[in-house]
Amino acid sequence: MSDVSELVNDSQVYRTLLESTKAIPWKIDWVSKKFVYIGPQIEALLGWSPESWVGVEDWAMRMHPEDREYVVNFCVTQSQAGVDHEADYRALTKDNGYVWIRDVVHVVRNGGGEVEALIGFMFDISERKKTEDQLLSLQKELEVLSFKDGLTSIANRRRFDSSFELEWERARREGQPLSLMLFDVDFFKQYNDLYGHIQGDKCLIAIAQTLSLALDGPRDLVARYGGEEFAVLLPEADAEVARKVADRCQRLIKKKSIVHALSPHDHRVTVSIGVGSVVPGALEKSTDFIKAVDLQLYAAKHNGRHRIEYVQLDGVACTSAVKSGEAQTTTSHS
Ligand SMILES: Nc1nc2c(ncn2[C@@H]2O[C@H](COP(=O)(O)OP(=O)(O)OP(=O)(O)O)[C@@H](O)[C@H]2O)c(=O)[nH]1
Repeated sequence: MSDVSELVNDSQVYRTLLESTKAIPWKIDWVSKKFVYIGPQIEALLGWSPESWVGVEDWAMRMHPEDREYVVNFCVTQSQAGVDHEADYRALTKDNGYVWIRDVVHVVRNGGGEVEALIGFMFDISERKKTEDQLLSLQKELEVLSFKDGLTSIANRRRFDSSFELEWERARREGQPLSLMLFDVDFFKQYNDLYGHIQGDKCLIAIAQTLSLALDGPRDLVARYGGEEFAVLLPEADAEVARKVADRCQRLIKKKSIVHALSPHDHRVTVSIGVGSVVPGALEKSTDFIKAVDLQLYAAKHNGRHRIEYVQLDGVACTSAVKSGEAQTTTSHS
């Protein structure tokens, strides 16, 4: 059995324990909304002396204005409902800085079940918040990087694949046309062999930039599709628009006038382009459309390079063209 002196000793032990933790203990009387107690550690953390924490308004006013309304409303509602809760907010320091706090609150009720007091601990979570923020910005950076081609800085294949699927579904839903262009640099192996890989890289960067400049639709996308292959996605563009854009791309690349001594086309770097347009129907697959456009690119290569081969497909034609390997084409000679 404990006698009184043991009890006094016990409470001193508890007090010492409480006041030597990093967490800052506090108690508020629910009726008067006044602080009954707040650990002296608060002064080391925020600069405000324990005596300056008189009522809940001191707590509320020493909160970042952007956090105040939400946190105060949340804590009041939870306390009224008698529910234990926790809230993160930025607490004002005496020298006008802010420290991220996590307040963990326990609602104390009397025998009749009425709320009597709130007791809790404030934790300094600024380090954790800093790490969280760093992680978040790293994550964002990674997201951007994982959708960007490292050499040319345009969208990469991953980005193209996901945008293509989204646009395909959208075009199908809205009954809108969708056009796709696949580009392949002509005689690029010879270019590399003649001028070296670094110059080859520069050439690819120049082509990527040129294609980017050729697009003006808000959702148009140019992506590096493979080594020396590029893809351009033109949402809401029918065959006529796609023709114009393909011509413009070819014209701009010609204008760039990148010397390629081994090319039979005016000793300049040229591209072959396969172009396809479709209003996706309910049944066909997006991959069949890509295959159909790829066949056009193949035809452009096969028919002499530095040319554009077009195909306009409906859903059925799209599937059958891929099956037979001979999509109906019209050709543009440059
Ligand atoms: N410099 C550089 N070269 C690349 C890159 N990716 C692919 N290549 C090169 O692109 C060349 C492609 O060669 P091929 O597929 O034979 O095509 P090609 O010589 O352009 O011939 P055609 O397409 O038939 O006109 C290869 O030599 C690859 O090494 C890259 O990132 N940088």
